[in-house]
Amino acid sequence: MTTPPVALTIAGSDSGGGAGIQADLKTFAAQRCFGASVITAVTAQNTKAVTDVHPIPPAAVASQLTAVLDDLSVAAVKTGMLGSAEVADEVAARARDGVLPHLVVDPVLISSTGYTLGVVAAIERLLPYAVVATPNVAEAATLLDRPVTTLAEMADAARDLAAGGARCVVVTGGDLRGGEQAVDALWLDGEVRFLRGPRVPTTHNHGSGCTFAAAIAARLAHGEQLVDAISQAKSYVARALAGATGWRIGGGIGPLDHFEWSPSVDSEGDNA
Ligand SMILES: Nc1ncnc2c1ncn2[C@@H]1O[C@H](COP(=O)(O)OP(=O)(O)O)[C@@H](O)[C@H]1O
Ligand SMILES: Cc1ncc(COP(=O)(O)OP(=O)(O)O)c(N)n1
Repeated sequence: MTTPPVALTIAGSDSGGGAGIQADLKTFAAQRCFGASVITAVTAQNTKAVTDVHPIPPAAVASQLTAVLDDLSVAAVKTGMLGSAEVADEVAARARDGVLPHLVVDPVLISSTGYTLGVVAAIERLLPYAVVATPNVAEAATLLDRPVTTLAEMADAARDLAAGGARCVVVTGGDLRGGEQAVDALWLDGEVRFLRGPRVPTTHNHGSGCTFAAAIAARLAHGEQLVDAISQAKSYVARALAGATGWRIGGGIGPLDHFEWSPSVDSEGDNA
């Protein structure tokens, strides 16, 4: 077998296994990448709540980065929960040095269970180096300090966030419930386009944003073109959501079927 590409996640640990580092490493493996990890925080978390957060000191984030980058040939990088501007500074310094290729920035600010995991100042430090940034509607609204609740507002938000330096911005619409479709607004090269897919009828979407960004990084690590990588990552998330509709893991918002273990499911999420 040929050597798989290495993808690196810089993110927080989710003890419940659904989001953060755990979702990223599962996604990398599912996409046939060898996953490396730099941990920025340890969260005590399950499908119902985040109950504790222990930030990793910036110097320890820096030494993890050095250990990975000194030895492994990293092909793409995804950032998730950074926790503080000081940690973001450590990551931005490596990005400035040009050693974080294909940088995908998931601007994690608040968990779906309502806990604050990140700060705007940290995201702003990394956006200039991102090839893609993937805020959800709530994160886009916080970063821009204005409502983002319609497709037109998502498109405008993607454009305005790209002014912060990211080459491409995808504002994800998973949390805009109600329609038949899950729609994301993608800004690239001065144009917006909407990515549409069937909406999987599920409330078990813990870690969908982490999974989406990690899948983009993995596909970029394999050399896929940017828009193809984003489209394929969106399809993968939909399949992973559909596969877990029958799962009962935890009593709250359950995780995704990263390895597509469930028998083939149709686009409505029903097992075939
Ligand atoms: N129910 C769903 N059906 C299909 N795709 C979804 C669904 N929910 C989210 N997605 C997709 O998952 C990706 C992550 O989006 P989102 O859920 O908005 O992220 P976050 O977890 O950060 O809120 C996007 O491509 C979005 O369109
Ligand atoms: C440690 C950690 N990192 C990120 C998140 C947020 O994950 P996300 O994919 O946005 O999923 P939800 O939590 O919004 O479902 C997290 N919860 N924990």
